[in-house]
Amino acid sequence: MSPGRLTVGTVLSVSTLIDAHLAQASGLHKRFGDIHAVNDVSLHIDPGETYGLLGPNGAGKTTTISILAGLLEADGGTVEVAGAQIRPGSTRGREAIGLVPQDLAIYPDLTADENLKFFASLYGMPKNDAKTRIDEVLDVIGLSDRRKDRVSTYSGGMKRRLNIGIGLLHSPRLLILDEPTVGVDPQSRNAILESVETLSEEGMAVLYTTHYMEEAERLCDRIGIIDSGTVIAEGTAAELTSSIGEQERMRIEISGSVDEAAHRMESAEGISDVAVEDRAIVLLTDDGSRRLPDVIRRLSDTDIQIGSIDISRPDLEAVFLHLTGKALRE
Ligand SMILES: Nc1ncnc2c1ncn2[C@@H]1O[C@H](COP(=O)(O)OP(=O)(O)OP(=O)(O)O)[C@@H](O)[C@H]1O
Repeated sequence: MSPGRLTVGTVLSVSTLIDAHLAQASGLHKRFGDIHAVNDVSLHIDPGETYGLLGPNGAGKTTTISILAGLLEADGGTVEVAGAQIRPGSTRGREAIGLVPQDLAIYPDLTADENLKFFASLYGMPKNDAKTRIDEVLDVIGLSDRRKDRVSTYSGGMKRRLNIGIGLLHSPRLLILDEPTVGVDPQSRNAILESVETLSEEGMAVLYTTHYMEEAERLCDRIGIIDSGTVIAEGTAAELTSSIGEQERMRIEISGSVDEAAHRMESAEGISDVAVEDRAIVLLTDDGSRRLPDVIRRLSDTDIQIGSIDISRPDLEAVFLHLTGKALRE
C-alpha cells in the first residue's frame, strides 16, 4: 500500500517520500502528427502501490505506459524507474519493469509450461530458479491445473492470464498492465483482478490502465483520470468522488433520439451535466428522486420512450462526466 499522508512540518519525510517513488514520470509529451496523444503527463508510483490510469479509448493510456516502459521515445519529459532513467535503448532499470501489453505474445502450439520455460530462458534465468518461479507464476495466474495443455485450447481470458504470467516471470518491482480484462470472459476477468490483488498484497507495485471504473475502484490505491492525453484529476477513489460534491448520477435508457432527450435536459433545474451514451442519457443531479418528476415530464411524448431509470451515488463515472462532459464508455 502507499505511504501514509504527510503531516505538516515533516520535511525529512518529504524528501524520503520523493526518494521512495519507484516510478516517476515528469512532463511527458508525445505527438503523432496532429494528435497530441500524451500532453504533459506527470505521475508517480510508490513501492507496493497500485496506480490506475483510467480513461476512455484513445485517451493516451497505451502511449503513456509505452513511454514509461521504455518502448516508445517521448517528445519531451523524463521517466525514472528504480532510480534509473528509462528510454528506448537504455538497459538500467528495465529489470524492474514487467510490461503486459494488450496484444498476446505467446505461442499457441506450446503449453503454458513450455511458453514460460521459453521466456525464462530468453531472460537468461537459471533452470532451477526458473522452475520455482514458473510454479509461483502459474499459481498467481490460476493456471496450474492447465499448465500441460496447449495454449490453443485455452479461452481468450486464459491466454491473457498467461500473457500476464510472462510479464511476471522476472519478478519485476513494477508490473504494468494495459487493459488486461478487455474482451475476456467473466471468470477470467475475476481471476485477473484477484491476481492483481494477490501481487499487490505481496508488495508488487502495479500500474493498471482501464476504462472500467469498477476495476479502478476495486484495485487502485490512487487513480489518475486521463482524457485527451492529459491527467485531469488524481487521487484515491474516495477523494475523486468527494471532489464533485454530493451529486447523484441518473442514467435513463430510452428509445428514440438520445440527442433530442439530452437537449431537453439542458435547462432543467438541478441538473449540472448531461451526457449521451449509446442508448441512454446520463445526468448529474443534486437530488435524483426530487428531480425525477421534472425529468420524466420533459421526456414524455410520443417520440421518446423511457426504458429504465437508474439513480446512483457519486462514482468515478460521475467524476469523469463532471470533468469532461462525456461518459467514460461512449
Ligand atoms: N502509432 C500511432 N500513430 C498515430 N496515432 C497514434 C499512434 N498510437 C496512438 N495514436 C493515437 O494517439 C491517441 C492515444 O492513443 P492510445 O492508444 O495511447 O490511447 P488509449 O487510451 O490506450 O486507448 P485504447 O484503449 O483505445 O488503446 C489516439 O488518438 C490514437 O489514435
